[in-house]
Formats: sequence, structure tokens, C-alpha cells
Amino acid sequence: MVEKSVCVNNNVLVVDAGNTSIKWSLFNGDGEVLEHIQSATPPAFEGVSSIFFASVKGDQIDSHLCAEIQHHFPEAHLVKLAATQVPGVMKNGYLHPERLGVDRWLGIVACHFLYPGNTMLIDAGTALKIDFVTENGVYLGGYISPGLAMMRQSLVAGTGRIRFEDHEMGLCKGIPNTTALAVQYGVSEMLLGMVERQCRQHPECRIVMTGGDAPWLKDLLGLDAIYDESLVAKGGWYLGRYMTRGCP
Ligand SMILES: Nc1ncnc2c1ncn2[C@@H]1O[C@H](COP(=O)(O)OP(=O)(O)O)[C@@H](O)[C@H]1O
Ligand SMILES: CC(C)(COP(=O)(O)O)[C@@H](O)C(=O)NCCC(=O)O
Ligand SMILES: [K+]
Repeated sequence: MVEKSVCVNNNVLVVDAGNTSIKWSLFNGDGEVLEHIQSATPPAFEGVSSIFFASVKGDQIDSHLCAEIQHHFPEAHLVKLAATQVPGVMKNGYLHPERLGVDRWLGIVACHFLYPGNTMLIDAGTALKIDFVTENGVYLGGYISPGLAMMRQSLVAGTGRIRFEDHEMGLCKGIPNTTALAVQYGVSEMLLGMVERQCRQHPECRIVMTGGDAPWLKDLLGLDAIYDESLVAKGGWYLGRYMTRGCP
């Protein structure tokens, strides 16, 4: 058990800006998570001396967000994280690392340091990502598909008559017999099928999960998996420390 650091001025803020939500995680000097929240705006965290910023939202939004964060924490030193940054003990096997989503990379970095071994990482966010890292810390790549909400939205956007209210979705024990349930369970089947196939093809892998839809996925499939809601942030802590101190 990591002892809580008594000094309140060397906390690290990791910002994980995804396409749906921004996660803010506060770490003490020992790497213990003190706070982990979702918020559209910077939270009133205290004692922040370093900020590690990771975003997949796009350059223009990122620059506005960084300016807002720096205004909120004027004394803190902000470092932007990217998938081109590799902690000495790992290897990024992506053909073009500069195009790899930093959230995917940070999840992999966290898996290597926290849950070592041949690992399949399932990140069920705006998009569903399934990524693979070897026990030696070599990132192999992975798969991207739309997440649940994105698939539902694409059916509404791409058709003239698929329309329903969120409250019409719910539990269905048999075959769906309404538009809302047909869409809800149809897109679920897509995601469940993808995850089940990958689990069958990689029985040797331990499974780590994160992302807003991960609890639903884990429970529905009864997966023997580690669920870590702050996995990406923890990867950001590790990579940020490596980039600022040289130690993994
Ligand atoms: N409180 C919530 N806010 C937003 N999305 C949520 C929430 N709870 C569950 N979800 C689900 O999680 C997905 C977003 O997960 P998240 O990991 O935050 O995405 P991202 O990292 O891509 O922004 C949404 O598509 C939605 O299905
Ligand atoms: C796949 C993603 C959109 C996932 O983002 P999220 O679901 O976390 O919002 C993001 O990792 C990304 O923008 N990737 C760039 C393309 C790639 O990883 O190859
Ligand atoms: K994400």
C-alpha cells in the first residue's frame, strides 16, 4: 500500500480528453490516485505542480483546452503527452506512431507497468479499442470500432425512419420488438461479438478493461478481466514522469 504523500504541493494532474468526456486525475508524488473525475471544465484540485495533458480531440480544441487549464493552474508546468514518446523499457510497434491515439498508448503503458504480461486491453469509449501488448512491453497494435452511442447515433443519422427516445431503451429478455430495443440490442450484439471473437482468438492474453462502457461489457460477457477506470490516467502519470524525469 502506497503511503499518502504528506506534501500537498507536488501533486500531478493528468488530463485525459476523449471524444465524449474529459477525465481529470490527481496523483500525489507517490503515484497514488487522489481524485478521478469527469468534467467539461478544470476541477478545483489543489497542490498541482505538474500537468500531463493527453487529448484525442484535435489540435484547435487542444490549444484552447490547454490555455484554459494553464489559466486555472498558473503555477503548474504543463507537458503534452503523445504516442511518439516511449518509456525506455517499451516499444511502440505502430507503423506510424504519430497517428496512434495517445489514449490507446497510455492505456498500453499503464498495462505494462501495472498489469505486466501478454495483455489485451479493451477500452470501451466513444470508440471501442482492443489493443495488444506483449509481456516484454512491445505494443503490437489493435482494432478500432464505433462505440455503443456512436453506433446508435449513426443509425439515426443515416436513416429516415429510425427514431426513438432514450427512455424507450431498456431491458429486453427475448427478441427485441420495438425500434429502440432493436437498435439498442443490435449495436450491443456488434460490440459483444467483436470482443468475444478477440477473446477466443487470444486465449493466452490477460484482459484489462477501461472506458465508460467497460463495466457494461465486462458484466454482460462475464469476462475474467481487470477493470481500471483510471487506467489511461495512470499511463499518463508513468509517461509524464518518464518525459520529465527520465524514470519510468
Ligand atoms: N457519465 C457518462 N458520460 C458520458 N458517457 C458515458 C457516461 N457513462 C457511460 N458512458 C458511455 O461511455 C462512453 C464514453 O466513454 P468514455 O471512456 O468517457 O469516452 P471517451 O474517452 O471516448 O471520451 C459513451 O459513449 C457512453 O456510452
Ligand atoms: C480511436 C480514438 C478516436 C479513440 O478515442 P476515444 O474513443 O477515447 O474518444 C483515438 O484513439 C484516436 O483518435 N486515434 C487515432 C487513430 C489511431 O489510433 O490509429
Ligand atoms: K478514451
